[in-house]
Amino acid sequence: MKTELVTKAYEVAKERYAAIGVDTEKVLEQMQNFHLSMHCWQADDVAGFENQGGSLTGGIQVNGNYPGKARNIDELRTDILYAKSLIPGTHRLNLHEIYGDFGGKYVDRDQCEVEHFQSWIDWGKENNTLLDFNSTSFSHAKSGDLSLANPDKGIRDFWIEHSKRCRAISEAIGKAQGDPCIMNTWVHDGSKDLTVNRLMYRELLKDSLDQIFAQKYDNMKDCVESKVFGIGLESYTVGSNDFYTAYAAKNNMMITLDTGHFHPTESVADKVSAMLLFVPELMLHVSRPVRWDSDHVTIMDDPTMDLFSEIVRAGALDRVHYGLDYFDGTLNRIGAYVIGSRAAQKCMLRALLEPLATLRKYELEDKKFQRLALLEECKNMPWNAVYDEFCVRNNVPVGEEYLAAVEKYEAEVTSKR
Ligand SMILES: C[C@H](O)[C@H](O)[C@@H](O)C(=O)CO
Ligand SMILES: [Mn+2]
Repeated sequence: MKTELVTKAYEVAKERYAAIGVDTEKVLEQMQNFHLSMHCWQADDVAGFENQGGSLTGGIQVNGNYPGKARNIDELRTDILYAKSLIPGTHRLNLHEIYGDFGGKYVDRDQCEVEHFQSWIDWGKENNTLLDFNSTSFSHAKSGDLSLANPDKGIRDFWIEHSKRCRAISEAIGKAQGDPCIMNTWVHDGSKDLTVNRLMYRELLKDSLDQIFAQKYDNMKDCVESKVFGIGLESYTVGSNDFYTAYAAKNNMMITLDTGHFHPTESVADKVSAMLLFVPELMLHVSRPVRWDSDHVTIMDDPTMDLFSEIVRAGALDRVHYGLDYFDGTLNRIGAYVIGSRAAQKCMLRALLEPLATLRKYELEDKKFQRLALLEECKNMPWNAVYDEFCVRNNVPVGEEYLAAVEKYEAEVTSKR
C-alpha cells in the first residue's frame, strides 16, 4: 500500500479525532507501549518439547491438522519471530514449562531447572523479547483429573515441586531480563461427574498453593487462573472463579482472566473494575470462546472491545498484562498469531480513542441521549486509519498486505516440514 495514502487518511483521522477532543499522537505513543504477551503454544498445538510422546490432556483440546506446525525449538522460534515481524510494536513471549530446551532428554516436571530455559533467556535478549512463564499440569502421566488437589500425597507433592521449580525459573528469567517474569498457575483439576467432596479438593488446592507461594521473590509475579469447566471435567472445577478470586484477594495476588473461562453470557469486561479494587494487577488470556472454551483465534468482537474499553476507562493500562491464549490447528498458525495479535491491538486502539472526558461529562449531566449518540458515533470514526499509521510507523505490512507475507512464509518454510 502506498505510504502517502495511509498518511493522508491518517491526517484526516487526526483532525476528526481532534474535533472530539482526542489526541491521536498521544494514542499512538500509548500503543507503542502496549505489549502483548504472545503465547508460544499456538505454533505447535500445545505440544512442547518434552519428548515423551503423549497426547494433550487436562481438559483442553486442539482441533485440526493444518500442515507445517513447529516440530522443534528452532522451528518454533523462527515461526514466532516471523509472526512478530508482521505485528506492530514490541511484544513478550509466554512460555509453558514443557517448552524447555531439554536437549533431547526426558526431564520430568519435578526436575526442571533454570538451565533448561537458559537458551530461551539468551534468545529473548537477542530478539528484544521479554518472557513470561507457566507451570504445566497437563499432558503428563501424573496429570489425571487432579494435580495440586490430588488426595494422593505423592502426586500432589510432585505437582507442588513442579510449581515451586517453575517459580524459581521465572525468578531467574525475570532477573536476567531486568523485568518481572509473570508466572501463571492454571491447573485443570476437576471432575467429570458429580462429586461429594467439593470442599476437600478445594482445601487441598488451597494448601498446595500456600506451600507453592510461601517463598517470596523479587523478579517474578504470580497469577492464578480460574476456569468454569474443562473437557471431560464438566461437573466441577476445583479452581473456580470464586475460589481464585477469594484466594488472590486474600493474598494480594494477580488474577488471570481468560476470556474463554466464563459462562457464555458473563461479561469479562465487567470484572475489571470489580477485581482491580481488591487485587493489585490482572493478567489477561485473550481468547475467543465459541459456545464453550474452544480457544478460537481472537478477533475484534464485542466482548474483546468491551474488555479493553473497561481497562482504559478504569485507568488501568499499567495494571493489566495482556496475554493471548488460543490454539487452533485448522489454519495457518503464523496467520493465527497475526490475526489475534492485531485484533487485540485494534480493540485497545479503539478504546484509547474514546472521547472519555466528553462521555463522562454527559453522564454526570444526565445527558443520556448525548452519551449514547457519541458512543454510537465512535464506531464510525476513522480508527482504522490510525491503526494503519501505527503499522507504517512500525514498518510492518498495512491491512490485508500481511496475507501475502504469511503465504510466502508458508510456501518457503512451513509447507516444507
Ligand atoms: C495452555 C494454557 O495454559 C491453557 O490454555 C490455560 O491457560 C487455559 O486457559 C486452559 O483452558
Ligand atoms: Mn488461559
